[in-house]
Amino acid sequence: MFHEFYRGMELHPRLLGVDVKQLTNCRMGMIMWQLLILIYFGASYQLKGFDPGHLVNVTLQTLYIYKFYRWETGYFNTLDITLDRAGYYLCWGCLVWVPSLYTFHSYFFVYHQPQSSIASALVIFSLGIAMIYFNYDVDRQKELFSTGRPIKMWGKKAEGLKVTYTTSTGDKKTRQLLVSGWWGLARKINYSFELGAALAWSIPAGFNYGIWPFIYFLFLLVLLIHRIFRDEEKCKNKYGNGWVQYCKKVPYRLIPHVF
Ligand SMILES: NC(=O)C1=CN([C@@H]2O[C@H](COP(=O)(O)OP(=O)(O)OC[C@H]3O[C@@H](n4cnc5c(N)ncnc54)[C@H](OP(=O)(O)O)[C@@H]3O)[C@@H](O)[C@H]2O)C=CC1
Ligand SMILES: CC(C)=CCC[C@@H](C)[C@H]1CC[C@H]2C3=CC=C4C[C@@H](O)CC[C@]4(C)[C@H]3CC[C@]12C
Repeated sequence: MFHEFYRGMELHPRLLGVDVKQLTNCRMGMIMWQLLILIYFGASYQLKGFDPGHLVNVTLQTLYIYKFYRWETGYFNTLDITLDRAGYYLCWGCLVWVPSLYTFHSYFFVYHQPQSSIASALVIFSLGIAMIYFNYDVDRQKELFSTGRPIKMWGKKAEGLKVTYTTSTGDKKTRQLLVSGWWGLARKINYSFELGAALAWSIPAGFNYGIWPFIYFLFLLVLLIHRIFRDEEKCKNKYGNGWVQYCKKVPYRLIPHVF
């Protein structure tokens, strides 16, 4: 009973015709994230005046949230929607955890001065934009490939590995796992860029404040590493030997030749 309350019962519940997970995850959590960082930026400006590091922090997150909404249909194929049920964990996570922890570095800057000069803020900003764009592009390549249309990636015809699986109704199906473009470099390279983006908007803090401004980055590191193994288990169960062949073809998870 407690477990059902905590993890949820239904995968796609609707209340008064509204998709509950879309409301909590995509609307309330993400919009509160955006509003709070703007409020913290305004408060910091009133208290301490303009700071380039804080501006980089807020602008990168705003671009990231914009990217999220451009890719929102892709979010509906993720573990949160296809595997996790709408229980306390997911609802509390999106309504409380996202607005508080995901914005914590921006809140921190209201009372603590970021330690970056205009020049270093510009360098961090450029790296952050690259990380957000690459993260978007990885997810975009997978979405494009899933349409089944013949497409090119990095100038070459996109390549897939044929795998088979059995649906919940017992039907045998075949599909392709993408093994070219970003997806030929590492199996979760989107997570590497996700972490890079989180680091970019935290790093204007400098290293004098200990781990506080990096709390979100550290949380994300743990969340994503745990998620890699959850996703691998899901895919191994779904595709069996096909998944083993895929892992041989693309052996690294986050960083080619490292992990
Ligand atoms: N900031 C945050 O808190 C978090 C952000 N994210 C971001 O959300 C985005 C989505 O992440 P997430 O859903 O976790 O992970 P992925 O986008 O990697 O999706 C995983 C699923 O994609 C399918 N898949 C895996 N490999 C391939 C392949 N080679 N070709 C085709 N399909 C494949 C599998 O599903 P199937 O085979 O069933 O189709 C697998 O379960 C990422 O950008 C990530 O960085 C994610 C988690 C937390
Ligand atoms: C321990 C604890 C409270 C965990 C948090 C659970 C959830 C709130 C998060 C789990 C996965 C998170 C997300 C996945 C993918 C996303 C896409 C990204 O572009 C924006 C953020 C997010 C929607 C993110 C939101 C929080 C989670 C659902």
